[in-house]
Amino acid sequence: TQSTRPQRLLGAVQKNATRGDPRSVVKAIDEFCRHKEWAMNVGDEKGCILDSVVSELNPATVLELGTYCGYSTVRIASLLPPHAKLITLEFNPDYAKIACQVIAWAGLEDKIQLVEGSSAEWIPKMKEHFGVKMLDLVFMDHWKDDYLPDTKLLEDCGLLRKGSVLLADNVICPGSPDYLKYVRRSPRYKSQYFRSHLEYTKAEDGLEKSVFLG
Ligand SMILES: O=c1[nH]cnc2c(O)cc(-c3ccc(F)cc3)cc12
Ligand SMILES: [Mg+2]
Repeated sequence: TQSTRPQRLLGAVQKNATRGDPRSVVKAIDEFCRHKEWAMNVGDEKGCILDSVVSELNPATVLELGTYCGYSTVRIASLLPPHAKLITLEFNPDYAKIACQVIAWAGLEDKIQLVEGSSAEWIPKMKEHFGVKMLDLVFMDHWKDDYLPDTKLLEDCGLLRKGSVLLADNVICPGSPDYLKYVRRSPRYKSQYFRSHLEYTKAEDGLEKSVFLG
């Protein structure tokens, strides 16, 4: 039977990356996606912007919406301090199965909790189910139409504190205009656009960093 693209991406990791070495996992995926098959990882150019936001923030609790194959999950977790936790939500069970193995190959199972399900279902359960008090960073990379409703849900569930950072991928391509309008107009956010390119292409895309002001 035919393999899927995520399965082929996992194969590239297992073939070319060193077990327990997150940076080699990131590199193997970028090489595969640049030279073999495009895939919707945040990629290396936007990934460097992601790295700088994470390193500057030094977050204790991170929520990632949209795991896909675990590329940004591994990239973020490799930069977290010792007791920090990253919870990543993935709706697609096939993606979750691959991401779990990519995370294991990187040796980051202890820092990452991968949950299969929808953000709408799990955001309201963050406190009771994961013992999360507040989120220091939310990396939004799931589906453009869910960015705005999920942001409002995060606010309503009291998961954001003064200084919490929302970092959204793909605000230009595929684009999330309603989300951009909301965070840029709202007096409750200080928003900043980091211009870049759609992963592995020359098309414009970027990350929007929005600090919650409380
Ligand atoms: O659906 C997406 N979720 C999260 N990230 C994405 C991402 O980085 C890129 C794209 C994407 C962009 C252009 C295209 F022609 C086809 C797909 C989709 C997602
Ligand atoms: Mg993306």
